[in-house]
Amino acid sequence: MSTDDPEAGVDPTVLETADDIATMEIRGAATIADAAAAALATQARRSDAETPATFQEQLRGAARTLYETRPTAVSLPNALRYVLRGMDGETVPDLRESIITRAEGFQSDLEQAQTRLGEVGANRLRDGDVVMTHCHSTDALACIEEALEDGKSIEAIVKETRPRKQGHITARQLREMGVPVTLIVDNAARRYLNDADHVLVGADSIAADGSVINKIGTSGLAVNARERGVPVMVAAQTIKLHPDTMTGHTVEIENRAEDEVLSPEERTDLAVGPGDEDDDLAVENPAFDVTPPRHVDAIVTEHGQFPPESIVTLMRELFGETTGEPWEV
Ligand SMILES: O=C(COP(=O)(O)O)[C@H](O)[C@H](O)COP(=O)(O)O
Repeated sequence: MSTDDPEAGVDPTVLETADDIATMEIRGAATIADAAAAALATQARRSDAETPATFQEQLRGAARTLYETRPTAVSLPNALRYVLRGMDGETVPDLRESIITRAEGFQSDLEQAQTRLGEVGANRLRDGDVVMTHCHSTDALACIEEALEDGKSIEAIVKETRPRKQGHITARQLREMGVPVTLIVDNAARRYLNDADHVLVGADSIAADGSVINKIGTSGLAVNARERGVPVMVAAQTIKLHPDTMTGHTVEIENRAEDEVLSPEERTDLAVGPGDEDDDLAVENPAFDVTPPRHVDAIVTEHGQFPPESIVTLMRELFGETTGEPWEV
């Protein structure tokens, strides 16, 4: 096997998963982590490697391919690192078995963590509360689902979430749970905060200082909520804690394609005259923003709820001094 080609020996289904993550067929931090772990298990199952060294090289290549899809949700490298750290054995069958067991264990832990987190988050919600959501977060929805199971009645104001309208997914899933939904455009959030008892969002990454990195628009919503006196609750499993931020690294914010904001046809409509070169029309499309800890009331995890400023103690406990790329095990 040539070591020059980083994708040599990477199974086609892993390449497909990577493509689905990059194009957002698979999206949301927890779902991405789950899919990445499943892809590593598939790589292990289907590997044609004849030597342990080749097998390990293929697994690292698969991890690298998955890692390079989207940069902001730390659940992705955390998942890859966790699964690869469990790679153990002197023979290919032993190595294969270790990866499959580790990946399956990770996926089941992820599910349990979300359920536990939901129980914690549900305790913050009272019967009759109205919750305002942004984007689509499975961790946030787990809190509402658990509150409903506790017999509480909850209503939701769901922000559309431009440019990709993930709020529509939230609206559908909440209605499937029996939650009455009011869908609003993002610009109406401040007006409707008057009717909300909580802002409830998820996270793609949480930094050591308690900053929350989530879908673009979260920070503005949190500032408005603070001004209106509406508590902001972030539902985030510990897989969202970003270990590198303990050593001063920052979280990369993904910039996505401009046609998510402005289609080629719309761009043509904006022409100021015939032959307009439109070089002076820039479109920016950052997918995430950073909400400082002072605008967040609680981070809800499977280990309980934390004021954002104290999340670093949990990070130290869980990660120790971990650093490095996910495939460097
Ligand atoms: O910002 C997003 C999704 O962004 P995108 O649609 O760009 O992936 C979600 O709030 C977090 O990923 C948390 O989701 P979950 O709680 O499901 O992990």
